Parts: sequence; C-alpha cells; structure tokens
Amino acid sequence: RDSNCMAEALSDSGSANAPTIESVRESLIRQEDTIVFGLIERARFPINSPTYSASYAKIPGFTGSLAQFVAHETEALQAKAGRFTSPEENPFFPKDLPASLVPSQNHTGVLHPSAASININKSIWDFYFDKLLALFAVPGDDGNYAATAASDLVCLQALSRRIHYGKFVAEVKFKESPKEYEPAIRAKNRDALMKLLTVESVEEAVKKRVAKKAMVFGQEVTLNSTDGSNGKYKVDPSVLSRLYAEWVMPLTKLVQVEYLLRRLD
Ligand SMILES: O=C(O)C(=O)C[C@]1(C(=O)O)C=C[C@@H](O)C=C1
Repeated sequence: RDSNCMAEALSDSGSANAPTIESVRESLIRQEDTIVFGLIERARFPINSPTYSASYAKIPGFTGSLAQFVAHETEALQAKAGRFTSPEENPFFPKDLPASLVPSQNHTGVLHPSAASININKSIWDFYFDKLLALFAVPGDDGNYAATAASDLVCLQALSRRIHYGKFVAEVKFKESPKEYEPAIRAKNRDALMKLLTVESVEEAVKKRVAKKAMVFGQEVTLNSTDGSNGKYKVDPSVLSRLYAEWVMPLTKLVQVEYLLRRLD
C-alpha cells in the first residue's frame, strides 16, 4: 500500500493498517507540500481586499463577503459529494451543510467518536485573513476576486486538514502510551497534556523543512540560468517557518489536547 496516501491507509479496516507515529508524521510532511503550493498559488494575486468586504459583495440572498460566499457554496457542493463524511475533513460553515448524496465510504473508527465535535476552523479563518495573508500577498488590486477567493479556500482547507490531523496524531500517541496520558486526562490538566505531546526537536525540523520547501518549490525555473532564483522566491521562506511556528503547530497541539481531553469519555 502506498504509505503516502494516509487517507486510504486510515480508512482501511483491520489493525494491520493502524496508523503509527511514523505514518501520521509522513502524512503531515506530505501535507506541507499542499500548503506551500497553495500559498504560492495565492501569492499570484495581490491582496484584492474587495474579496473580503461584505459591502462590496452585495450577493442576493447571502450576507457576507465574496470569500465567505465562495467558501460556503463550495463546501455545500463538496458536502453533497461526500467530502465531510471523512474524519479528516472539517467544514468552515458546518451549519446547514447539505447531506452527502454519494454511497457512504467505510471510514473505520480510528478516532474516538467525540473527535467529530472538535472544529477550530474559526481560529484558522481568523489568523489566515487577519494575520497571514498580508505576510505573503503583495498590496494591490487586480480585480481577480473570484479566483482569489477560490485560492484562499484551497489554502484554508489545506491548513484545516493539517491542523485537525492533530486528532490522529493524538490518537496514536495515546495508544502508544495510555498510562502516561490517562492521569493528565482524568485531571483535565491541559498543561500536562501539552508537555507530554510536545517534541521540540520535531518542531525545529518542521520549521526548517517548510522554509526549504518554499525555496525549492517557489524558485523561478529557467532553462539557462546559472544561479537559480537569485534568492527571490514566490513566497518568502521565513513566512513558512513563521506560519508553522506561530499558528500551524500551536493549533495542531491545541487539537491534540482537545482530543485527549475527550479520549476517555
Ligand atoms: O510530530 C508530532 O509528534 C506532533 O505532535 C506534531 C507536531 C506538529 O504540529 O508538527 C506537534 C507537536 C510536536 O511538538 C511536534 C510536531
């Protein structure tokens, strides 16, 4: 089985394919590629602020910005196609999502059932638009608002999938050493859980690797240059390490704590 394909590995039945710390970390590493490419695509456009303005959009029957409208309507379509029946996917607009219209997939229970109640997409939406966007999109307005909103949603969904993957990371960690986690879970001790699940050396490696991916994936590729990209990248590599250090890893850890707190329910 292709170990890169965690979605398939996770939906397999039988403990032979139960996730391990190696397999979940492999998935997190692969998801970095999606996130870096997503930001590179979004960086093709300037900020395009009308995309985020409710007063600009004035969409009949919808209150909100074009970014909200595109996310809401795209999720509705994806819900009908079965996207959110996967335990790896969490919607930004969970209210009134249409039901899946496709035959149900056999997602076997890797996670504790209470995992479904954890959704921190509001925090992801807020840091993305309020903090991150201005760090990698240049100021300006080129009128491509619909394409901008679509590429924001690609980034948001990739970040959401990565951050909520903390549920799987936490499950694996709990299964590997339940005796270490149980007392802190029973005591509802968030700080102790946070300490138990944190591995500084892994976090350092993640920050370095995502910056390196921004250099490799975001360089200008030409046929006859001697000197690659002259230090110019489509997304500043330091933005990637900052994104992971300030938001992605802290929120993944928050998801892990939330999951562990419910693990013995
Ligand atoms: O790899 C792990 O053990 C994780 O829990 C994932 C992760 C991350 O978000 O990348 C989070 C916490 C750890 O401190 C290290 C890395």
